[in-house]
Amino acid sequence: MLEIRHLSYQVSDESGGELGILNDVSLTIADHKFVVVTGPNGGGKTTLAKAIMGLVKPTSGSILWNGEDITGLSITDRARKGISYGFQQPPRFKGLRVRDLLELASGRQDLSHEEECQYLTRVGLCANDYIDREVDASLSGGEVKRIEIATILARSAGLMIFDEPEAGIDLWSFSRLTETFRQLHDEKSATLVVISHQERIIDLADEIVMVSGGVITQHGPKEEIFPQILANTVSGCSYMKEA
Ligand SMILES: Nc1ncnc2c1ncn2[C@@H]1O[C@H](COP(=O)(O)OP(=O)(O)OP(=O)(O)O)[C@@H](O)[C@H]1O
Repeated sequence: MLEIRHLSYQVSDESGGELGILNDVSLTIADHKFVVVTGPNGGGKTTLAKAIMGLVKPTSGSILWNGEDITGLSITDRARKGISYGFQQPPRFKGLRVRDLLELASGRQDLSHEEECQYLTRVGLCANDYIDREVDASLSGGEVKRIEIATILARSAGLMIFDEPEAGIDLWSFSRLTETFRQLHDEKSATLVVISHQERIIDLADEIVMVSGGVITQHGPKEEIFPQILANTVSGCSYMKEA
């Protein structure tokens, strides 16, 4: 279980004051749930995900994973405890091949060609075309994104956090990816937290968390929250109301 208790993250603004990026956020996610975190641009979703992974150090509050307070742990220690995070814009690794990344992620040097190819196929990549490619600037943004998602699958983490996995991914690969998310959820081996604005991903969720202005404005079952989001989107726009 993931428990976030009264988490805040403040930075100094230009005038020397404090700017609250996350403000007293509390959230509990039960094991094996598929939770979609959504909300307007700049609402604080990525910051929340980075705080869970240890990439952002909260100003106050705590994060518990399976009952253990991990707030003070490093990224590496959190990864060892089964938490993994896929960046909105993944880094490239010059000098490393796709095969190397998959082996590093899985922690197994004996990963078979078959297994490596399966991870790539699950994100819509033709394995033989990519397995020996270097993860450098020669790969497109969408390719790097999918390779990173494949490494998260290879890691077999207990908590998988994906930051806008749909970004830059073509329609065909996206269909493959949503099917992979569905399978992961059905397997019930991991808790999935996916930051997304995509209706097809939101549709897979058990629960939706709406983050806006650094706070959680809504959280509940998809069936309850999604119609509210759609209604608010329309009612918040005078043009749409009149139409
Ligand atoms: N270190 C920082 N210093 C100043 N502002 C920051 C810092 N980190 C984040 N922000 C600001 O906090 C807000 C929340 O950022 P965040 O990336 O978490 O939003 P988001 O909900 O993921 O947005 P998007 O949907 O556009 O990806 C943004 O306005 C961002 O500019």
